[in-house]
Amino acid sequence: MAKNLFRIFRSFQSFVSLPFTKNQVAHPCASVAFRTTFDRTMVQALASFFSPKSRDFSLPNSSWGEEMIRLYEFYNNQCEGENHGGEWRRLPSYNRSLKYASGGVYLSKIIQSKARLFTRNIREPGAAFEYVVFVSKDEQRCVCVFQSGHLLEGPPGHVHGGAIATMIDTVTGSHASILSAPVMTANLNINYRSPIPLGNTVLVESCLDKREGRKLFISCKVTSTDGSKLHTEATALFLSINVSHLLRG
Ligand SMILES: CCCCCCCCCCCCCC(=O)SCCNC(=O)CCNC(=O)[C@H](O)C(C)(C)COP(=O)(O)OP(=O)(O)OC[C@H]1O[C@@H](n2cnc3c(N)ncnc32)[C@H](O)[C@@H]1OP(=O)(O)O
Repeated sequence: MAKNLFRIFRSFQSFVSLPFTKNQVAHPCASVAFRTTFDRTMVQALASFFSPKSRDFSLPNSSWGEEMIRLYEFYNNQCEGENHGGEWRRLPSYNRSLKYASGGVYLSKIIQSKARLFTRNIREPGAAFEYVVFVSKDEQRCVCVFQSGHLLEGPPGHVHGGAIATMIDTVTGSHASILSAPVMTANLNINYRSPIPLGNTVLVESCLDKREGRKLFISCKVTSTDGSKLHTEATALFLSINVSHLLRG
């Protein structure tokens, strides 16, 4: 059982770390170009974990505003391409990571058929969390372009603090997973400095501060897209776990 789970999580980690190449915003549904046979093989292997119909939520959709598209293009243009190694790599994002894994009765404890990733479970594009995460080549930094939707309201006209915490956990958690999957958030410490107007696009940037054995210390800040306004600062501690940890209940 533990072996099965371990295989799945390793696959997931490979998936998160996959060196996906640049996608053109004009063709958001175009399939990715593969750099090497290895990449192609990895993606084919991963097909067994994802339905052919799985939607990559980190590609542009009609709800994305001008700023969201502009920043997506900015980072996407610096992604690894056919003939050059870019500075960033885009992370694909699905609403279910382990749905198609098979592992018998033990896995069914953690893989419920109706379970969906919290940030990707609203059908209406643009209503809640629209975001795309890029990771730097050395994997020390992540940058997320996040557009908040109308369902995320907290104070009138502004984004709910819990929704901001969710995005911080998502970006730092994705970052930690790239470095050492599987992980769990042990501590998240947030200072809210200025409110985020609802509908705005902001940057959520994470940085690996320190690694100590199983511990990953990651800091994060949320700013306006020109960097002039600091909205939120956070520090997070992630612990690498043994997958059997998830079965303890
Ligand atoms: C792979 C999947 C990826 C998916 C990615 C999709 C993208 C979305 C990403 C979304 C991401 C969403 C992510 C989520 O939402 S994860 C969901 C939210 N998190 C949880 O539910 C975690 C609940 N807690 C636990 O399960 C355990 O407590 C953990 C696993 C965290 C540690 O229990 P474990 O038994 O393993 O460890 P230990 O207790 O022996 O401690 C070991 C060491 O750690 C130190 N320590 C422990 N806790 C704290 C603390 N709070 N502050 C400071 N230090 C702490 C401790 O002192 C010790 O240090 P030392 O004495 O050795 O020096």
